[in-house]
Amino acid sequence: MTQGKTYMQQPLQSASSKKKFQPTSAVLIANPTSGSYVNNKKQVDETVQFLQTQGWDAHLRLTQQQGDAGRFAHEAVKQNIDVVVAIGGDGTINEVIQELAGSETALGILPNGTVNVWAREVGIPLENGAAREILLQGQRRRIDLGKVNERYFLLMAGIGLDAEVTHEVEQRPAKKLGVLGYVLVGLWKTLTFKGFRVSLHIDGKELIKTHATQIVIGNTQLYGGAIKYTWQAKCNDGLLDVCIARSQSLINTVLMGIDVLLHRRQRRQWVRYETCQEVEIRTRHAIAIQVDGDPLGFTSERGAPPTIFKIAPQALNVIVPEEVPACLFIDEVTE
Ligand SMILES: Nc1ncnc2c1ncn2[C@@H]1O[C@H](COP(=O)(O)OP(=O)(O)OP(=O)(O)O)[C@@H](O)[C@H]1O
Repeated sequence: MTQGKTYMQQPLQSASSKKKFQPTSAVLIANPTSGSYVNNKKQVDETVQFLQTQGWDAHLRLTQQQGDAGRFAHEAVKQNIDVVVAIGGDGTINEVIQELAGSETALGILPNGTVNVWAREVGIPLENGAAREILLQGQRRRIDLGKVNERYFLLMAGIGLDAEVTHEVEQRPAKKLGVLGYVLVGLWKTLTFKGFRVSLHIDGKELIKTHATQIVIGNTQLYGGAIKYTWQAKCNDGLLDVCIARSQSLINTVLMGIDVLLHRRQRRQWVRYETCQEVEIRTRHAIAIQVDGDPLGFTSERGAPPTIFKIAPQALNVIVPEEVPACLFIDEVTE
């Protein structure tokens, strides 16, 4: 799942007018338990040497447990390090951005995860030898982050079916199966998950009440490496895109799944699609939440304050290829 081409050919936005970033200091934070690290270990070591020969003051730190990546990133920000390179998947990136948010330290990546959604989304090669070139040749962009319960997300947050799957996989041997584990638990949950009653307050104004199976709140477009729920999201527009999949009969759920999978225009008929800066979510019962593919607790139950998802505009510096998919960025004034 980690090798191969970027997900989809998109019109590209050139960065020729954008300022190039020439960092001098970098900490590379590697998660040795992430999907493809074992296969890429040699390339990771070579990348450190490569950056050093290019004049970077770069060194590698290996995590030993969950939380280490955040701790190392925190130290890097305190030391005003120019770049933190996350070597792992989207979960490792998520740990790192908690500390980089609001700072000048830029996020670079070497994709070493199972799915690598952020890399696919912005066109960073999954092959580490090519990805390291982006660290040198890429551009620096400031992008938004989403936030829920004090946790930032780079890609998206999910409530309902997908988060149920994420929570379930985390606790079961299915995790060892990688993507297949998610597919199997996902199929099972699709057949058994009954959905939930929810009300959403969009920017404190519009109130939506519905019965949903899935809500995706996206800062970016690509979901799980293959589909797009928030297909209009741009990562630097100061807005979150909200896609609410209403509960359907089983046959309609299958039809919706096909429309979403094939990126068909008619996917819109199955969902409610909104953009906002903040959405308050109330559910009758506690419903599972995931952020960037990792479980993150539950929505608050009836009577408790709502769960609030908001945008953190321009919160993160990222290093991305010189040309990025035009559909993902609004053009901006040159930095
Ligand atoms: N040394 C470690 N031991 C155990 N867990 C770790 C370690 N370092 C980081 N983690 C955690 O491992 C989790 C999964 O890592 P990550 O997402 O990077 O890989 P992945 O699941 O293979 O990739 P992807 O998210 O792209 O599918 C993250 O939540 C991260 O916080």
